[in-house]
Amino acid sequence: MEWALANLLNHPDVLGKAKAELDARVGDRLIEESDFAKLHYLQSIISENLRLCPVTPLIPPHMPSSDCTIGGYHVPAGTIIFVNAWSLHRDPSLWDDPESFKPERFESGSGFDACKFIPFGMGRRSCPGDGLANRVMILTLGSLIQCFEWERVGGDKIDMAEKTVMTMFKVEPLELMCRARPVLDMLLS
Ligand code: HEM
Repeated sequence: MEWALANLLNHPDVLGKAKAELDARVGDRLIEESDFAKLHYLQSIISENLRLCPVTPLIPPHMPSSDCTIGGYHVPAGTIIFVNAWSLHRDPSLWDDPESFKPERFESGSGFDACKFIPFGMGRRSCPGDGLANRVMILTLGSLIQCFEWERVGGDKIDMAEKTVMTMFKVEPLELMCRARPVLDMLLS
């Protein structure tokens, strides 16, 4: 969520489009699960955020139980393999303008190669919580956009420097200012 808000505040045009989508498709009540199918742009924002800022940049290690071939390389049984999702998600041979935050790239839908986008891993041991995680992210980010006007502290762009241990942190913790939007007054009254 911290990365998602940071990306949105560095791209006010994207934040504006997300707000317009929520206002048009949800209106004067709080977002709920039945709205998700109508919120394509918000879903694209979540995906684009996971592409540039994957929670686990290095997918946890895997070990084949028998010899196999991966990408033309012979991999003996027992080899420990790390897949670098961060690097895959920014590979210029797979993504157009990979360093830019552009949720629109997830909107076209047609011909998207699932193997190049793996924030939840892939295959038999991929994350079983991906559906739950996506729902929680859409609900949380959607509510934060609906209920508050967000602003950066000072005029400067947010520093996106990363630090990776097992998961990927912001070096500078995010600080933002917010004001309640009218929908919040209505919800609380
Ligand atoms: C944004 C949120 C999340 C992200 C980015 C994420 C990402 C991942 C990744 C990359 C893996 C490793 C997949 C692999 O080895 O190929 C994993 C495994 C796993 N995740 Fe998640 N996860 C998230 C949320 C959740 C939630 C909400 C749950 C449970 C409710 C969950 C449960 C698990 C479990 C049990 C595994 C191990 C699966 C196995 O080894 O078979 N995760 N997750």
